[in-house]
Amino acid sequence: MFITFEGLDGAGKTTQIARLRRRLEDLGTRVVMTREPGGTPIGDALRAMLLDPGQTSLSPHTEALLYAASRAQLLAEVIRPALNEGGIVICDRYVDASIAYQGAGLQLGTEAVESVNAFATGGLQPDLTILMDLPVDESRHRVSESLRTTGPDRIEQRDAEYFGRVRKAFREIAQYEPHRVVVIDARKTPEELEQEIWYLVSNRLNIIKGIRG
Ligand SMILES: Nc1ncnc2c1ncn2[C@@H]1O[C@H](COP(=O)(O)OP(=O)(O)OP(=O)(O)O)[C@@H](O)[C@H]1O
Ligand SMILES: Cc1cn([C@H]2C[C@H](O)[C@@H](COP(=O)(O)O)O2)c(=O)[nH]c1=O
Repeated sequence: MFITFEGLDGAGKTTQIARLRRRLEDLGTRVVMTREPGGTPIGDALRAMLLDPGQTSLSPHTEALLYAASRAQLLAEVIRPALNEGGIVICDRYVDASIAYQGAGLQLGTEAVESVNAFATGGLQPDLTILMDLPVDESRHRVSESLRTTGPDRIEQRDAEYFGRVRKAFREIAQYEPHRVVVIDARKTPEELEQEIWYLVSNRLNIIKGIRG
């Protein structure tokens, strides 16, 4: 099973992924947890470039291609091998992030970003995507609270209008693909969210087990 988490910066993805991983591992399930951009040495080098606030000359097209390149490498080195061995893969962001941040945020268009990513992923889609939906002002508040020492990265420096487009695009993806993408209200407490996510994932796992006998 391939599970992805999506949402604006500060939505609580990292917090909930750690909690879900613990619950799955307590049941004896093999879990591989990873994130984008990054998750491989090449991906980490691309991440450093993509998030560096000093990297001011990256064009929107180059940005979309670098996210897709990090993804292709992560699929080759981590995600496909883990899925082939029967593990559960949990990834912090995937193609939906590129559609939202580059397609809508940078206004490159959904189709252009989808086609680059179809090449990068060979069409591999998550079985379940958990969209942690948070209003833009709450996202910015959480990010600014957690970045007091480091300062915002290159993407976090963008304005509220940009993140408004990103949030809208995420919600539209969920409307188009309701079977894959489940929207949860990320304003709830970490404990409430953990319960809700566990209910979702354990149900899906039981369904998959039922189908496979
Ligand atoms: N449910 C919640 N309610 C309030 N604050 C939360 C909640 N979950 C996480 N936080 C806080 O919000 C901040 C961001 O959380 P976290 O790192 O889990 O989010 P994220 O979605 O992974 O962020 P990013 O995309 O920027 O990596 C942290 O300071 C965390 O303590
Ligand atoms: C995968 C992906 C990510 N982004 C953006 C979203 C975030 O601002 C950063 C990643 O930082 P995080 O702390 O690990 O969430 O990159 C993007 O713009 N496009 C993408 O495809």
